[in-house]
Amino acid sequence: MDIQKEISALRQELTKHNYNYYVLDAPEITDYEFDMKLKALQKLEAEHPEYNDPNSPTIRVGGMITKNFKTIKHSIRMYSLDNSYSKEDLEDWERRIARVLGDETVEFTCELKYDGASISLTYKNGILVRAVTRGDGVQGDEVTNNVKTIRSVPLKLQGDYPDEFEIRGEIVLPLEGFAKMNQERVNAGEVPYMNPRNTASGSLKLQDSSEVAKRPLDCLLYSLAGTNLGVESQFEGLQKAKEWGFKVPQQARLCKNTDQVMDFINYWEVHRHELPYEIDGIVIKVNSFHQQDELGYTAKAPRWAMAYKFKAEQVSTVLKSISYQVGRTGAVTPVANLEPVLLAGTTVKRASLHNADQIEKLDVRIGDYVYVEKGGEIIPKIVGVDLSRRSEHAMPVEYIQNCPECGTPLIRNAGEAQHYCPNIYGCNPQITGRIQHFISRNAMNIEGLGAETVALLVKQGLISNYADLYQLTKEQVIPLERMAEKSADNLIQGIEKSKEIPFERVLFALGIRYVGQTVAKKLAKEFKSIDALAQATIDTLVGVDEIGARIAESVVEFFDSNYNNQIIERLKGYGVQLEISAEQLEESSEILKGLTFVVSGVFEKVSRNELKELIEKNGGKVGSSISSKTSYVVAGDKMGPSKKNKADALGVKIITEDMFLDMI
Ligand SMILES: NC(=O)c1ccc[n+]([C@@H]2O[C@H](COP(=O)([O-])OP(=O)(O)OC[C@H]3O[C@@H](n4cnc5c(N)ncnc54)[C@H](O)[C@@H]3O)[C@@H](O)[C@H]2O)c1
Ligand SMILES: [Zn+2]
Repeated sequence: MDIQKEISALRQELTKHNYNYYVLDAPEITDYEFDMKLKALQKLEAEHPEYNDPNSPTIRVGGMITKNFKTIKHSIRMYSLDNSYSKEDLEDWERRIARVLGDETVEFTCELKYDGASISLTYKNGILVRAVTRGDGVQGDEVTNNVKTIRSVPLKLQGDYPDEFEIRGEIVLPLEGFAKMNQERVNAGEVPYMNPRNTASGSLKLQDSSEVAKRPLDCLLYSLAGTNLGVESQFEGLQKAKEWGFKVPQQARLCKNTDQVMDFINYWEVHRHELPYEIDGIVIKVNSFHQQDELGYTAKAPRWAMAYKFKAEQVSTVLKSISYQVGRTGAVTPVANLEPVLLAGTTVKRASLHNADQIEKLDVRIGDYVYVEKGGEIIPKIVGVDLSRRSEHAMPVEYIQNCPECGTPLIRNAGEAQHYCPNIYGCNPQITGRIQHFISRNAMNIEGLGAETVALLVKQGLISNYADLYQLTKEQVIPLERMAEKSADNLIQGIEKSKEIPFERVLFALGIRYVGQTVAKKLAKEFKSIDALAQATIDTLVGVDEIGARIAESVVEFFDSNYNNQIIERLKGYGVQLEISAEQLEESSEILKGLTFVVSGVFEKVSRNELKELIEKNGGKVGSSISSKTSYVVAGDKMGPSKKNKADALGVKIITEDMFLDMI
């Protein structure tokens, strides 16, 4: 192909991937593939300077601003980092440094490269005033309200901090919190998130900060920016930032030479899986600020820093077969059975294939050598096929047409990736799964009854839906495997006690597709009883804040079923809470119905969160930023002047904490 065409095709392709990655948070290729394409473009551009373009993805920081937030120009530019993948790359870099610095001794700070979304925080007189995303490096999105919900971001500093400065870091989603979020999604019958990085970055861009507050985000800081900071080096900067109250991971090391740098890299390449969050490499920085100044920047990255990127750990192994699992909502998930192989310290036998589209996209075939990678997910995934080792007899996978458990023909709704078994009440894993969900901790939390016992009870024909639980007798369960007098007692008592579980959790326990804990709470509050909810039409449901068509349809469908209505009648008969209790009703009111409040500043009598709860309990809505739709701003101490100006400009009334408390 003609070189100029090749260059422009690569640029276009990379720009598209940047958009998928930074704006949509949904990359279509791996980071390694992206980096290799970028390197290929760099090489072509170096060989053909006649085609240079200042907008090339090799020259510009890849991110973009969105239109959803206020755009802020960075007072000090935010750069990307150059990448290296080998010791040789690093040695090249050191030679380039030596060419500028001569025979000065150079020390390096080695840090972990946190895999999340970059952020710049501005502090004035020790108070957080602004948080801005990197965007395209020159300007970013102002996401201060969202960042303020992250507990590790200090709103107020301690110690001898400079009057005004910026600090840069990475917003990450630690693995444990990520797994929990995904578990909740799976519980609600939703598709789990891909990986922690994209989810962290997506969370920052949510419009509703109260949603962001629910996500277990963390902010790890790695560099100071500004003048007259009273700091001479990167390493000292990290120490200081820690003293001022920032979360600065303690792994950073000051290294005197390349060998020490390589030791640090080699150590973390192995031990990275012991960290509570994901890292995708190591960042090596020239330590002295003076030397950093001398080295300067390219258009895209500092010359004094280098990322050493770990390759995502990947192994190749044989795909032996595909089995299909049926979940409690009837969703079918294909799972790859692999020739066991060691990956990131654990033996992998199974990998996720997500759905029929994914199988088709990868074109995996039984007997293929496949590449397996461990991302943030609970089980590893297949990312590609080694075509050079494919047998000529390998045939494309034919996706199953019938449920592997009950034989019913599968269905697939338009626009959905997953196949479903529609035999809701006769398909064993669906029956068992629904009851297991019903008894689980966040639902009815039935003590003395576990998932295995449920499976056993179903198998023995003692129960076939959750209402049946309330008719179980001790005599029926004692003969079960591993049951004794005492455990049988506990089980029956646990079931009895679950009759006290409040309505909102019962609603979640029913296992209506797409009705997770948050939605169940919303619906319970809005409709107050199962009877009212059962009467609701799609229109009424969609009229409720945050309830979309997908949820509404699912709720209506649930109550359309005679089977479900019979079960609910039975639950009522057993005394399960199917409406909001009198006490809960008493605490709440509708006084603030139709009003939207923005809460800002620090309060005396109640915490900011309590204040928000009070607003919601009394029928009001909490908004994240002041707009023409805001009815009142409840202002505490230290409300920012910009908020005040905005409220004044829009004619939004500002009230104090006391005035608000009087209102309710
Ligand atoms: N898969 C895709 O489609 C796709 C598309 C675009 C970009 N990407 C990936 O993103 C990379 C480019 O992203 P980038 O420009 O953000 O660069 P980068 O992620 O490679 O490195 C720069 C970033 O590292 C972060 N960082 C983490 N820890 C740090 C520390 N201790 N010190 C300094 N910085 C630290 C900073 O936020 C900084 O902005 C590519 O190399 C590619 O891997 C992938
Ligand atoms: Zn089935």
